[in-house]
Amino acid sequence: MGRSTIAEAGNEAKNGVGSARTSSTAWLSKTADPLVAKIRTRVAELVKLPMELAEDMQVLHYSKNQHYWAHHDFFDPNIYRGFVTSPGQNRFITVFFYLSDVEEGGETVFPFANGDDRRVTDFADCSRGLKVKPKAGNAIIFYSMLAKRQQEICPPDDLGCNLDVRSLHGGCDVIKGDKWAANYWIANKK
Ligand SMILES: O=C(O)CCC(=O)C(=O)O
Ligand SMILES: [Fe+2]
Repeated sequence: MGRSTIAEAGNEAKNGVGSARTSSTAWLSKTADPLVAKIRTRVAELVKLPMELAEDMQVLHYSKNQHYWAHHDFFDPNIYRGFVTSPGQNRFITVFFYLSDVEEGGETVFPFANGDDRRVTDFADCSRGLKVKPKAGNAIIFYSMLAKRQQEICPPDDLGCNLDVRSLHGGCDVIKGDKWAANYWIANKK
């Protein structure tokens, strides 16, 4: 596994290492193992989108004190221009698998869930919103973009208008034990 990366701002698609995300990553392509191919079929049925829109499966490991502070899975086209391949294209759905239980900490937090509309100023804050406790075998799915009807009212020159800023989420510090997880990031279009 290698250090997990985060997008760097700018016109070119570049990834970097930062203290906001301290886990390790391994990428599993669809030919990595017959099991991956099976999982891809199940995920395609779940999200009702072809897996050609998905990035490779990312396996994640967090040990004690490791985290991924609150972020969006979409790329704000005004900041991460190089990561957006066509107008209106972005990461749409995240399917997140918990591969282990975690003794303490390691929850996935959604600060704006449960109707909490207060501004988020501290991206390391894991005390508000909805917290999902890791449980081996469970999966969650969440959307980073708005529903189609809301997207259609976006002016063509506003490339960020179809994004759901309330999809903000993070992986809280692991306090005790290890966290193993995996994800698929699936785009709305090519
Ligand atoms: O580790 C977590 O609980 C969240 C990870 C995450 O934000 C992601 O995979 O996009
Ligand atoms: Fe994320």
